[in-house]
Amino acid sequence: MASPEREAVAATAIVEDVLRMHGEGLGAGGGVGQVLVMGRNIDMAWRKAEVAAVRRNEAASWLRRTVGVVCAKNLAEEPSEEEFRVGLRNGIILCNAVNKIQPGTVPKVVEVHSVSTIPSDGSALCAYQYFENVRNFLTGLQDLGLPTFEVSDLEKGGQGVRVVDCVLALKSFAETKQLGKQSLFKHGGIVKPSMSAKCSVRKNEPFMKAMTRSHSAELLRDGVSLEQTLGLDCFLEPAETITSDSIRMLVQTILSDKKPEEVPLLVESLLSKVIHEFERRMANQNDLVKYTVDPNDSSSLSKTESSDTPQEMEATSTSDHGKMDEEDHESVTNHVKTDEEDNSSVTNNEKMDDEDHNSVGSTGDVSAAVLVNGDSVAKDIQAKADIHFELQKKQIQDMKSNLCTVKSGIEQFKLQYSEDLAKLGNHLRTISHAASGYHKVLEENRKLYNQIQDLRGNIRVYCRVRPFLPGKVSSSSSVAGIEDRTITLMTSSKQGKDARKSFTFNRVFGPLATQAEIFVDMQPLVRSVLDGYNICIFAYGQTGSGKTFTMSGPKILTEEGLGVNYRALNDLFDIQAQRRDTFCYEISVQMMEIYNEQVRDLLHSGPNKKYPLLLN
Ligand SMILES: Nc1ncnc2c1ncn2[C@@H]1O[C@H](COP(=O)(O)OP(=O)(O)OP(=O)(O)O)[C@@H](O)[C@H]1O
Repeated sequence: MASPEREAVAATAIVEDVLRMHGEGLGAGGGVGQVLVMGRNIDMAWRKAEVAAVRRNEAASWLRRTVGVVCAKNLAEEPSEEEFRVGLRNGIILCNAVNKIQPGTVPKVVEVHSVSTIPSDGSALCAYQYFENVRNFLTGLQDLGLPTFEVSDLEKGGQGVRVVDCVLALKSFAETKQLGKQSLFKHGGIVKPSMSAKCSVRKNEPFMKAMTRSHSAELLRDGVSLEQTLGLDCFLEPAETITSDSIRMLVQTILSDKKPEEVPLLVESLLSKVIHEFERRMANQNDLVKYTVDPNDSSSLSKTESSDTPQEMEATSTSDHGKMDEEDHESVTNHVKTDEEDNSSVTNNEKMDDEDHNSVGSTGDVSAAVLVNGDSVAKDIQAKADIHFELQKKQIQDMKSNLCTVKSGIEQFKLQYSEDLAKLGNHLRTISHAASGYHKVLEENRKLYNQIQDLRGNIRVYCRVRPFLPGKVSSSSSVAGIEDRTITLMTSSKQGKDARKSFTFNRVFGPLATQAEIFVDMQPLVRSVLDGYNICIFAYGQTGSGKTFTMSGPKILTEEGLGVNYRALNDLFDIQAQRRDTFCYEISVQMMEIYNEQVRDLLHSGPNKKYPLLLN
């Protein structure tokens, strides 16, 4: 928020400007002073360079006049920046100049008598002398309350503009001393009656700021010289006194040669111009700020929106500038804005930095003030943009390094993947080889297996003896003996050797043989079916001998009682399941009965279907 004092100063500055322009306009026979409208597209860099050159030439010219061309033989009338720096580097010109203005400021100037001892670039042998002279000069300036610079500013790469500022301040100081009080009136400034410069400067410490500011005011106002303005500024009083006196004197100037009847009209005209000027400045400032502020920068926007009046905007800008280094040439405006004592007749100047002041031209115009205020906002935005840029640059670098890491990771994965793939390929080849070997072995095994079955006989005959049925007497058995492959029968009707007869089979099962033991001998034959062999198992015997029991099982089926048919099918289904991944088997079942030379389909769902028995 703007303080009441600052608001008052800003308003009086406008009044003052209008009066001054009006006064000048009257003197020149014209209307309101010309307002220099600054276009946004002006090439600022070119302008700054040009202004800097003008100021440097002015400083060089004044030094030459002050110390004489002999002493200033190393300083050209219109030197380049480098020539200016080299010419002043030994400090002799500077020391002599300040001594001319304020004798005794530098008690002893180290002179270099031999020209040959001064190197062309002003370096090497005389460095210590240069340093002593320049240091004494700067100390002298400090005593006078004038702005100084760093010794390094006279070195290559130093800020030559600060040296120029310093010389011009010294020039202004000298001319202020010469002009005295009588010259101050016509420039609209305020002068304190007869006071020594040194005393005034010491009392008013912001003198240096005013000096610097006045340089820019020189080009800003048409007809108001830098030196004269400086002279006014160095004796500035507190704002309320200065502004009121300033306005009063301006009014007196304007009205001094007017007739009494012209006064009301003139005052009315002035007031209307003041109001018009005030409104125009506000509009210009708002426009410029809107233009300058980045629409995407919410902080800047909020700052701008909160500044409803030019005074508030000025206060905002001032607080921002208050953070800047006072010694920084770029922040000369800051010196002006933060100085409460300096905000009187040159309030409009407060918003301008040196270069911009000089580039504005001869009119103390509103646009310049608005532009500079806008510039300060633009600088803030630029600073923020720079920070954002640096941040984004860093983020991009981080992302780049991350990308590199990810890339190398991906490369490693690729490498690992190809290695794994190669290993897997080898493993697969091994497995494939083993599988082919396995199939070969399996085929061999199958062949051998079936060869064994062949060797055991393609036709095998087994004999099973049924036990006595419940209620039958076991002593009536005709079985005399059972061996592995032989059964001996007794024939009671015969005697001697003829009574005993032995029969040989592939195997003989006694009455105690279980269903499982019977199937063990059948099982290899059943498995040959899966290798493509045809087999046939059938039971033969008289009625009631146990054929159905052996092939199917008892009437009441149990797990142990399952006959060859059930066991053979179960075995086939188990093997089918085991070889499911490698072989596909189709199994179908038919049950036929041949009885009394009639073939019957036992699984037919309808009435018994009889097939004729065909004989080849
Ligand atoms: N090994 C055995 N152990 C116990 N009982 C048996 C055995 N063999 C057959 N039997 C019984 O003997 C009886 C006759 O058997 P089964 O019906 O199997 O004879 P079959 O040869 O099929 O007769 P058919 O030719 O008349 O059909 C049945 O009651 C059966 O349970």
